Amino acid sequence: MLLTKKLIEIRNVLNSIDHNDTLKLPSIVVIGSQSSGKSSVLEAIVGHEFLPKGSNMVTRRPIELTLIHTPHSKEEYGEFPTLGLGKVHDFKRIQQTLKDLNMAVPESECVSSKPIELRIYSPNIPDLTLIDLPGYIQITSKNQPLTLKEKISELCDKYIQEPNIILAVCAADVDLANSEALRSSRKVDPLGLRTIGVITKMDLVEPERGVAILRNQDYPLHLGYIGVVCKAPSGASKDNITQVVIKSEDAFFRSSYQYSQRGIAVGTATLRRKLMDVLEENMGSNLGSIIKAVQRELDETRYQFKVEYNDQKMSAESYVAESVDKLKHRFKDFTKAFGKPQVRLEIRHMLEQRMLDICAQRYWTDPKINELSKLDSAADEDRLYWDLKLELASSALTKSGVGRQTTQRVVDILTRTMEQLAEAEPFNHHPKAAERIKSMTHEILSSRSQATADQVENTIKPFKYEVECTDGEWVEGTKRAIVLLQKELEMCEEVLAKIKTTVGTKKLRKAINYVIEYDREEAKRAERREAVLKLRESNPRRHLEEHFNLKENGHQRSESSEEPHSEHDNEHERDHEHVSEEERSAEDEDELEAAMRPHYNPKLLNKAREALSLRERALILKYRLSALKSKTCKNSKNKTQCPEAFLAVVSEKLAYTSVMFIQVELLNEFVFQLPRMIDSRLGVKTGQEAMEIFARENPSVGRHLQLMDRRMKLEEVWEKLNYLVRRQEEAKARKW
Ligand SMILES: Nc1nc2c(ncn2[C@@H]2O[C@H](COP(=O)(O)OP(=O)(O)OP(=O)(O)O)[C@@H](O)[C@H]2O)c(=O)[nH]1
Repeated sequence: MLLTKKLIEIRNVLNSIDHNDTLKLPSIVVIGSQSSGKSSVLEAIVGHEFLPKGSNMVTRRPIELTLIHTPHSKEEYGEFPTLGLGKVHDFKRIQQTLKDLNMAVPESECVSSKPIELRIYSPNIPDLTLIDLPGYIQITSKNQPLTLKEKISELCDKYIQEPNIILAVCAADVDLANSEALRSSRKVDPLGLRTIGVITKMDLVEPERGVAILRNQDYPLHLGYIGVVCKAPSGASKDNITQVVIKSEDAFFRSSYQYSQRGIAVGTATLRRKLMDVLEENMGSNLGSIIKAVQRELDETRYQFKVEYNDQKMSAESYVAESVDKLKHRFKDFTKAFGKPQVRLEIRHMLEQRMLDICAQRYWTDPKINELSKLDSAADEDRLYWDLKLELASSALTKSGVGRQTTQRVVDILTRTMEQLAEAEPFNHHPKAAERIKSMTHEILSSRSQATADQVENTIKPFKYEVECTDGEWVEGTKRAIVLLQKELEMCEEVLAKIKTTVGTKKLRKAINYVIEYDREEAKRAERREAVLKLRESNPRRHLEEHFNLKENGHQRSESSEEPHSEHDNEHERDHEHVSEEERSAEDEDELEAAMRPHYNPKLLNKAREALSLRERALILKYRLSALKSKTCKNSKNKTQCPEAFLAVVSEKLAYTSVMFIQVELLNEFVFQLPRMIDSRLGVKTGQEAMEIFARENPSVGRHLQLMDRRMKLEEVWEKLNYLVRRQEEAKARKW
């Protein structure tokens, strides 16, 4: 039985790769009507109850059953190769799993051609490959679709083709003329060269009738009929059904002399033997055609591998190692390019931007900014104003949060860079691994950033109270301030020039003039309104009267006017006239102005205002630049007059101190920890299965591996087949 064993191994290898139908090895296909006893026969062969039972069409998918004889082991278990459940020792669990898989086929479809693969390993079973199919139905019940009968027939027809062996199961108590199984098998195998008739329920017919069926006079089959009684006696042990069935069958067939006649085959043991012999013989005679088919597939695969991959070998392990190496290399390149000087540059840039914002808010928008250059001759009160301003500006720069912000800046850069590396080739094919890279980055950074920020905050604390500055530091600070202001000025002028070109110089000039004129007029109007308000405040009674009179109608007023006026009233009357006149003329002018205002596009006016403020900012910057270049700013004693230079010195001190701690506490730790984490969580240490999954996520690598795997397996199959052929030839030669 070596041939069957080896061919079963080969079949399992072939099943794990894509192959065309010519590569199919022969199996025994079990067909029969519903309740004819198919499951009972299979279970008697296997020795365990494991097939789904029930009245509601519980076999809906083909079950490809491979029995593997394991003579040197006591273990009995099943395996579902595609489910990854591992070894299942409990046959009740196998039964439940089969039932679940079958019942998962929706009622509307009723049957599915997708097979369920099950392998059973046991020392008590022969090496066999069997396929259990849904039973033929005679009449469709109320809940079953009309097409069900055809669907089952089609499915069985597909499986009973060559080179498979057909096991046509018929119950002895049902007339063979009505056997759907025999009818179907005759269509594809009229002489019964590869059909074995199994007559179940022999205990339900008289021995004479039983023997008549088995003699196969009416429906002859070359491979003959075997009679069985596969129902274990009630109350018998279910541990090894085979032994129980064989024992009770023996007793049954012995009890009637008819069954011991020549040419009558009965019993499960005989059936098992027959199946093994027929399968072995069938496999042997198919060996030549199988080798040819394997050779064809192998040639094709080798050709494809040569053309597509130039015979280049690849493994999941090498791909993982290569990918991880690439990542680590890129990370190393980044860390080389992002050392202390680059970190300082980043932090300095960030603090200088903050310093420019402070200058803009506190100095360049101060209407008294021109006083700064005349501070030598200023009154003490004015000097105090600017001294205090500098103190406040410096503490705005050093205020709490520098530690957090500078650390965060570096954390952001590291996070962004790692995100880019995680999304670049080859990790763009591995979204889960990319996520893992990001989460590793986050894990290290979040464990370090708080402590780093606190450290930085602590070390810059002294600068919050006092900033001492050497002559050298002052000179450097002034230089940097000049460069920064120069850049700021260039940016202002650039934006201004852009506005000019997009709007047009003439149009912009007109709009600017209009805005200036409008603002001037607006100021005047505001002045007038203020004057009116003041008058109202100085004469509130009159205002209330006025308000009241306006509410009343004119008629009332004309009535009261007939009454004699007092001197006081006259005085009021004069005041009132004066106020109303003022108010009226203010309102009239407002209305007139609104009517005469040219209709400028609001967007254009916004541009004009923007241009105007840029022009003003440029003027101030030029003024500040000349101040910074002047003699006054050559000396740190005059820091009040040169706030930009002083703040540049402060930001440099902050940058230097921050970087020192960020480097030690955060960057060095990150550079040390990350590559180790990458190795342990992404690298070859993750295990073979994880590496295979990872590698196959990349479509081109997946294809490469698949083709290689296919070639390797076909070569293995080809070698095994050739070995078997040699063995067969040797055996033949010995016989001769
Ligand atoms: N008396 C007797 N009953 C049997 C024999 N073999 C099977 N049965 C009974 O026949 C009934 C149907 O048997 P199964 O083995 O489930 O038949 P099946 O062909 O698998 O049925 P479906 O899965 O519905 O297609 C069960 O109640 C069995 O106990 C036998 O040799 N003698």
